[in-house]
Amino acid sequence: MTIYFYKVWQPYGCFSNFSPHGIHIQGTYWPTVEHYYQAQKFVASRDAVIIPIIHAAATPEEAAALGRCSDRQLRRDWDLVKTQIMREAVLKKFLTHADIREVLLRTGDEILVENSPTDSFWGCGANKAGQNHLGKTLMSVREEIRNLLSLTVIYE
Ligand SMILES: Nc1nc(O)c(N)c(N[C@@H]2O[C@H](COP(=O)(O)O)[C@@H](O)[C@H]2O)n1
Repeated sequence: MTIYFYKVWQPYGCFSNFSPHGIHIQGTYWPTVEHYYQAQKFVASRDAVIIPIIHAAATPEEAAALGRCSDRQLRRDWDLVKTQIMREAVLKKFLTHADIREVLLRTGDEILVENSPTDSFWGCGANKAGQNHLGKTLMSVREEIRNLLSLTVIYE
């Protein structure tokens, strides 16, 4: 079976980067993965001044809107680093929050798909044939956490 997720209030909403599960990364607390992800777009860019504004955004929707302003300069290497940046944040999210970690682990080996109607990079897009990089990231993180837990069992 394939598990589709998208909006926070829908089934498996905790898989959304908009879910209210904060993360600490490099000494800074971010209210959601989305806040962190959108802010990283501008590291070392001429518009880095937007980073604290994104950090302080009241909602992930606001953070995403700030990060998607087309008149701002993205970091030059954004397309090269965004997948790794996303994975770092998603891994931290599920290592931090035991309740949603259990939800992720209980999906077994099901395929996870971000059912975004518009995003064919992070989601499946309108035609359902998108790259689904967020779903792939979640499945990779699920596997890594299982591996970490198996090591813990061995050394207990
Ligand atoms: N508009 C919107 N609403 C949601 O609930 C979403 N989960 C998303 N998708 C997330 O947006 C991020 C990609 O943003 P960029 O297109 O790179 O600015 C990523 O976190 C998606 O999961 N969008």
